[in-house]
Amino acid sequence: MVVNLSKQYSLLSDWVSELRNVDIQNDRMRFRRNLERIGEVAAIEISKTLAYTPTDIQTPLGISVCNLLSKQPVLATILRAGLPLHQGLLNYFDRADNAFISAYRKHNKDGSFEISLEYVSCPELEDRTVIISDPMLATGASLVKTIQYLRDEGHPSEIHVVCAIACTVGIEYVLRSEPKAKIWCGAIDDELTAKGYIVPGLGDAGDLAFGNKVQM
Ligand SMILES: O=P(O)(O)OC[C@H]1O[C@H](OP(=O)(O)OP(=O)(O)O)[C@H](O)[C@@H]1O
Ligand SMILES: O=c1cc[nH]c(=O)[nH]1
Ligand SMILES: [Mg+2]
Repeated sequence: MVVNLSKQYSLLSDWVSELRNVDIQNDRMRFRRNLERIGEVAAIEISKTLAYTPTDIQTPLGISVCNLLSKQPVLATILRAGLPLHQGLLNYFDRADNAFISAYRKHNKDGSFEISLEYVSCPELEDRTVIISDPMLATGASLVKTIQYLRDEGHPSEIHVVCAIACTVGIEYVLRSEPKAKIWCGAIDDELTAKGYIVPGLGDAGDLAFGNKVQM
């Protein structure tokens, strides 16, 4: 399942346009906050698909039956660009457990790259909803490697993926590997450069959020 959140005509498409816009995207605080806001909207949308338990809540004047989230999800994010999106999800799923994965593009001298997965910090995943955030779903290689790792660690009951911009080929790759994943994205673009950048995309999300890094 793929949900393009910009299709719902909300303020979210303004925020995606600011992420893309070369005249606005270099304001790092605004760039991070826009990713965070997309995470917040995705949290509400995903929360509509989860299970709730009617629970008696004592108020000063009586009992109110409130629907409470039956089980806390696990919020997993891919370092480093995933952090602001993750924070947005965590603002709403504020009792969730969290996982951090360092899946990054390790570049070779010839310009090719492979995904290097080095650091993982992860809670118990058995039978839990896992929500993975990464702003850019380009080739899908980082996400597929991450999902395979999380699947080997435990048996999540369902997997949601949240991204700001997803490329069609990347979506297809993720869904081939994980057909039941639910992908929530701010926008979908059709092109990928030879170096694996999304077109029109927005550039390098990690650099725009946190500054340039030296190639490893
Ligand atoms: O779908 P893929 O082709 O795998 O590409 C997407 C990945 O690339 C970016 O990370 P990057 O390697 O730039 O690391 P960063 O977050 O440190 O910038 C992005 O945040 C994704 O994790
Ligand atoms: O377009 C892309 C692709 C991968 N990572 C990014 O930050 N941008
Ligand atoms: Mg990057």
